[in-house]
Amino acid sequence: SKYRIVMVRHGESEWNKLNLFCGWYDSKLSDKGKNEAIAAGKALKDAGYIFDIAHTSVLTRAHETLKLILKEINQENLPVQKTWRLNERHYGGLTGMNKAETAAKYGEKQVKIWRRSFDVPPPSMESDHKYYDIIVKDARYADGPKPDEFPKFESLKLTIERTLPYWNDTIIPQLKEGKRIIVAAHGNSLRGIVKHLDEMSNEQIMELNLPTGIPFVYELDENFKPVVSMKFLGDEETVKA
Ligand SMILES: O=C1c2ccccc2C(=O)c2c1cc(NS(=O)(=O)c1ccccc1O)c(O)c2O
Repeated sequence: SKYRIVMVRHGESEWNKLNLFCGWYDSKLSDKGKNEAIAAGKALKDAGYIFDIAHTSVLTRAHETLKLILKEINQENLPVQKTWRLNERHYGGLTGMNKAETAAKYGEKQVKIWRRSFDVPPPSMESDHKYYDIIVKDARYADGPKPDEFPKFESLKLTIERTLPYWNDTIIPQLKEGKRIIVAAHGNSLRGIVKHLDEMSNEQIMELNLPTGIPFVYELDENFKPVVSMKFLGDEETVKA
């Protein structure tokens, strides 16, 4: 095939472990998440992957995943481009809530609607929200989004709509230049890329839960259509799990 790209969902974070909506809150990797990233690096090293550039979000859990992978493949000084467009979906006012709190506050019926909706957003994160300042005032967003465009919530639809411009305007041109690329990002931003590449329906992409810390490869033809879709790398039992 003409082009190849590797993508990986970051390993488990501390808030994933606590089953809290994380979104744009900057939760770190748990120890398990770090080990997942190291295993991902070993799988890439065993398969002989070498990269020219990496793309990741502005969130630490993705950076840590990438750093551990690059250490394993001895490419610790690889150029890395960070962008808010690869961030996880923004869960708005649900950020930091767990299952019980969410159901208690909004009811099981509403939770069920949110779980299976492509374009129904969670409640907005207002300025009185516990995590509003730590997210909105973070210097990492100096390069965007602009204050008047800063999301306070995202549906999966909105997440995909702000991720795809980065794929089309930044990643595709680099593939055309022959760059060997790895993307370390999040479940929902990677869903946006995968949905686009495999032309999946809204329902299909909502059924896809990408595993954490297992790299997957897309091989694309000259029109960037997949010749090989979502080929997972890693030892048998990890991939099978
Ligand atoms: O409430 C939501 C939700 C609300 C607003 C936007 C998106 C989602 C969403 O995507 C979602 C939800 C709950 C659960 N499961 S859960 O109800 O067991 C749950 C709730 C809270 C925290 C973690 C949990 O595992 C999911 O698996 C989801 O994918």
